[in-house]
Amino acid sequence: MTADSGADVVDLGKARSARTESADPTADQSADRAPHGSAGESSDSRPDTPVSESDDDRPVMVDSPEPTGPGLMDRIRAAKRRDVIPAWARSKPEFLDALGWLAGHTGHSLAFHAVRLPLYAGTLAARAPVGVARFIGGSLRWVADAEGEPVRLAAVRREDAADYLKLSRQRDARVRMRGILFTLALIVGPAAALALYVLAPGWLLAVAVAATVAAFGFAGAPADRPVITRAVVNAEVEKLTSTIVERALGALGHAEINKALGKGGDGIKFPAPITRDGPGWRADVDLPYGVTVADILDRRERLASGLRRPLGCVWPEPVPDEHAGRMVLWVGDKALNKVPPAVWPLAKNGAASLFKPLPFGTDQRGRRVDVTLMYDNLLVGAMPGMGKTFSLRTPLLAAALDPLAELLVWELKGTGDLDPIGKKVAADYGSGPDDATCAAALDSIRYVHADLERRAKVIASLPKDKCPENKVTPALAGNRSLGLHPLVLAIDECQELFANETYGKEAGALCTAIIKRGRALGVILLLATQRPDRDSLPTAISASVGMRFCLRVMGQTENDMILGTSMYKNGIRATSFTRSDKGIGYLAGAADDPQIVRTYYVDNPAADLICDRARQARIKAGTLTGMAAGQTPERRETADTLLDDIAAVVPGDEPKVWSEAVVDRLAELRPEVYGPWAEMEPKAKAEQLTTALKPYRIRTQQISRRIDGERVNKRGIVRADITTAITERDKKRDAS
Ligand SMILES: Nc1ncnc2c1ncn2[C@@H]1O[C@H](COP(=O)(O)OP(=O)(O)OP(=O)(O)O)[C@@H](O)[C@H]1O
Repeated sequence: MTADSGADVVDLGKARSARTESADPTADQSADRAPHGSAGESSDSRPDTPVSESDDDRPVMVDSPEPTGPGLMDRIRAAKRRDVIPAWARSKPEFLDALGWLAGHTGHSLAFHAVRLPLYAGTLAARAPVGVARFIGGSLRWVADAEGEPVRLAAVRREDAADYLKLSRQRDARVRMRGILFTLALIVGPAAALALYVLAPGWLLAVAVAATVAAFGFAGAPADRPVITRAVVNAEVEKLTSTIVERALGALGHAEINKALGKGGDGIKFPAPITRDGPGWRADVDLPYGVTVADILDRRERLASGLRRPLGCVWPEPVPDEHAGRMVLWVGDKALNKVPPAVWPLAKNGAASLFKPLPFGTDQRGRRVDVTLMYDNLLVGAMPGMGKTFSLRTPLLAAALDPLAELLVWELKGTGDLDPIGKKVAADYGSGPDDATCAAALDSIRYVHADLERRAKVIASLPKDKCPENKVTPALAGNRSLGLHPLVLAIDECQELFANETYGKEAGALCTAIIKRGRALGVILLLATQRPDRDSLPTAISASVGMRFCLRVMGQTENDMILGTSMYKNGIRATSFTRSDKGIGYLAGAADDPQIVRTYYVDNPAADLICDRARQARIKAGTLTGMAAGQTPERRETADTLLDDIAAVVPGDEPKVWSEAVVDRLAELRPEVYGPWAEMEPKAKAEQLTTALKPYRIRTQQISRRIDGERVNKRGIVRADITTAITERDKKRDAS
């Protein structure tokens, strides 16, 4: 081949062998060591590209020798600014809280000492004679310049005449001067005392005597027994330092951390100074490469031991915006579960609006955490006895204090934990795990589901300027004629309903629909469960809830079922709470990142008083309805008409029909009753009919049909079973 461009055509085979024979072996080695993607490698992979010697031999530098990265301006811009005024001073409630605490502290100290004043007076009087003796002795020593005595004696011992003479002269001058002052004091003092005794008013005399006695009393006090004792004893909390954090991390037994802390390791990095943050210390830590915050959470107990603090004081947290190794370690002065729970801000007075943030609890630093219930739903989950009902009670009480909100409350444990709200404020209420309560709860859910339709139609019919975002606004909710007021459906121990053989499926399907569509329509669903598994909490519900609060749970599945998928993996672990962490949980969905919250403690007697207030507000606003107003809610008895309805939709010439077809026909006949059944999956439809027919002892069976030449088997009913059951029922009715 001829090359007319002036370049050479290289025979690669020859060029390679020439290179192997090169006199400079290091060049080859470095080419071999060239990182992946170097020119050496690419020339091999593109055999027909002409390569120059230099291209082939020299590895590409992946790390530039020039310092690269953000310039000064970029670094300044990217720097995180620390608060000019600390967060507690900017937040009104926290500031008031701090002021209140200071006032309380001062008041306590004053009261403490005021009570002890007689004791102090007695002690001072008793010690005053010793004080007088010490005063006289001290004065005489001063006049005689006793403090210079040892130096003069030393001069005598050294037989240093010059020094001794100097010191003696100085002493003589001093003694003369002090003697005059002392004599003057001896004349003026008693004279002044006599004048005071004769001329001064009684109170001045008393003050003077008290002051003198007190002064002599203090002077006469032994050094180890002060007169005034301390009103408060400061709990000594060790300051958190980087050394302590490193010591604790080193005690976790994690290989990577130990490597980093060992000889030649990179150590642990602290991207920000360790500071005071609320009633505790905050350390921002960059864990060694490859170590994640989840690794530390797994060893929280060991970390607490390494820090020498109770477990409830130690709160390592991931920082979602940062890399997986950035940890914020907050170490409280007191264990979170030992700090008395804060008082619910609405406990004594105040009204609420579901459109505004409502107080739900406090974080580890004692800062208030709010939740906005409107346009959202809440799921609470935990092991039994960890504070689920308490967590549900506060949002419900807040809803009760919004006179516009209609409350439907179902407490399926049966202990009457929500009695005050249910009986005094709620439009519909039931308590108990029995079938009758579950049926009534389902009826309530059906009512809410049906109301969704009505609300959607009302919103669709409104002019755009009144409802620009096609959702309920505070103004629309306040317009009573529209019926778009907030509707709150709360179910405590909802697993009792969802796992109920007869009502569970329908309740699950309806609640899923309510969660999905209710948000914009002003419907709020609050659920609490102690069994967050697939059977007790439909996955569609756990996947669609906006706000989640997870108290202590046992494992990853429950954790993720309540807080959301991958939360456990990301270090949000409610499994790390202990038995005594009652009311403490992870709240996800209320702010950008999940946070640890301790709920307010409002027990039943306190709730009772709050509900009295809520009831009065409702009576005044004319919004007390349903059960609380003494009306018995209408329960729709689906069961009574089911057989007749089936007989009506299955004509006599159809001896056997598939269940899903029956459900579709039933929904056409009575959409308000069977509509939700028809919205289910085909298989669930059939199961729903099977369950509904169980109380009549009618069983569904496999029915085979030929469709497009193929045999298809599905569950269905035999019409004769229905008619027989109707005949028997009618006979019984006639007999009775
Ligand atoms: N915020 C809180 N602070 C302190 N203690 C709390 C708090 N919340 C709940 N508790 C305590 O936890 C106990 C259990 O609370 P609660 O009845 O709400 O639990 P639960 O999870 O609903 O129980 P169960 O599963 O049996 O229904 C209460 O008796 C209460 O003393």
